[in-house]
Amino acid sequence: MGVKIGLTGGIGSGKSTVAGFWQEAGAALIDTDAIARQLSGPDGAAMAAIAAEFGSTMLTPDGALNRSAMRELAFSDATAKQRLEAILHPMIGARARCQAEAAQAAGMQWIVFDVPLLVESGHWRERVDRVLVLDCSEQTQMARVSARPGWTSSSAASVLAAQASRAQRRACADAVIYNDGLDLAALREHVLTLCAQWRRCK
Ligand SMILES: CC(C)(COP(=O)(O)OP(=O)(O)OC[C@H]1O[C@@H](n2cnc3c(N)ncnc32)[C@H](O)[C@@H]1O)[C@@H](O)C(=O)NCCC(=O)NCCS
Ligand SMILES: Nc1ncnc2c1ncn2[C@@H]1O[C@H](COP(=O)(O)OP(=O)(O)OP(=O)(O)O)[C@@H](O)[C@H]1O
Repeated sequence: MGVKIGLTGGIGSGKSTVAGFWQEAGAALIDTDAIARQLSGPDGAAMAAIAAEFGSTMLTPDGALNRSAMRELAFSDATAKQRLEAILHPMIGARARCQAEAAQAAGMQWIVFDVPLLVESGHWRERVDRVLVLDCSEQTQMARVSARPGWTSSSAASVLAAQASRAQRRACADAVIYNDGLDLAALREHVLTLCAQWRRCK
């Protein structure tokens, strides 16, 4: 049985970057944001339900989810966010389970689940053996996210406001990496050191 690690953190905390370092160390990665994007892409398995729930204004011409329009709606209207999550979260959970089973069948010893909402969802904690939280100041999150094309400081702030607090996340952690003021090489060293420690006490 592989060891299952839940990797979480607020928006822009560095989850994808750290997930890449775990892969470099030989872990299988299950990326729930990537699964959500597949489900809501053109011909995505969630698109019929999303179109029925939200109407054609939330679709792009090729039938995918209009992500910037949905981001604006979901992070300004908690009910809309819940309606979207009610469609996507069960499908994300099922696909993540399938991918984990395939990784285990292939003999992977470490499976990393990158789950932004691990703390918020209530279902994920029991599905993983250890939780690694990436923590950083909200100021750093805001700077990283506002720099993305199509994002503003106001859209970044609305996502932060919809997520768990840093203290709530840290309270669920088996390990915390403080990803602020570290360069990428130092962050990588932290991850590889933790990986070696967890291998020793597997
Ligand atoms: C609202 C959507 C369309 C915005 O798409 P966009 O391309 O702008 O952002 P992207 O998907 O890359 O997500 C970026 C980050 O936003 C945050 N985020 C995404 N969904 C949520 C949510 N429901 N609640 C709080 N934060 C969220 C996470 O930190 C995530 O890493 C998209 O995030 C979405 O479909 N969300 C619902 C699915 C979900 O809950 N995904 C999280 C995986 S568990
Ligand atoms: N220690 C670091 N040094 C320099 N840049 C960093 C560091 N950590 C993260 N970054 C950069 O910050 C940005 C956000 O990181 P990343 O995409 O890994 O975060 P995330 O938590 O996966 O974001 P999201 O919640 O949107 O999925 C990226 O451009 C990444 O290269």
